Amino acid sequence: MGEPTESHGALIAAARDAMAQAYAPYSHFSVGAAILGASGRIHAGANVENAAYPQGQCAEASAIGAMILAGDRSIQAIAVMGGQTGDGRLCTPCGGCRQRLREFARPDTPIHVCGPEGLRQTFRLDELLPHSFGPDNLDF
Ligand SMILES: O=c1ccn([C@H]2C[C@H](O)[C@@H](CO)O2)c(=O)[nH]1
Ligand SMILES: [Zn+2]
Repeated sequence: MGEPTESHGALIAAARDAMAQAYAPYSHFSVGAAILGASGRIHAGANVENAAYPQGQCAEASAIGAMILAGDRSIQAIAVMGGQTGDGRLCTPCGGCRQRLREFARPDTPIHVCGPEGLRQTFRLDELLPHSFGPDNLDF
């Protein structure tokens, strides 16, 4: 986990293609996300904003929707890409998306945070969302 490009290359390329399709006329902040599913397939999504601002959807949520529609039910890894080349700020998933990812990922699932130029930093899900509440909390 964490080595640049080689093992994550296809995932990062898919996040870059998705970022190019983003609908972000209000924030002008395009984001792409690409999930590696258990099947080995990649499911991508982009942010989709709305004139009624709170109704906008994050790229990660769009990618999860694509994953579910395709029949995958677990996230092996995800790449999220946003921001500008040369800007070191990390486009980490928002709080709501951390919880959305939690539903389908494991504590050690890698989250590759990228800029247009490529990988910036890799986190484990449990670094971004410690002490999380998940499906296992509902097992009685
Ligand atoms: O990880 C992130 C962070 C932000 N956004 C979107 C939401 C909104 O459309 C825009 C600015 O917040 O970026 C994402 O899709 N994913
Ligand atoms: Zn989000």
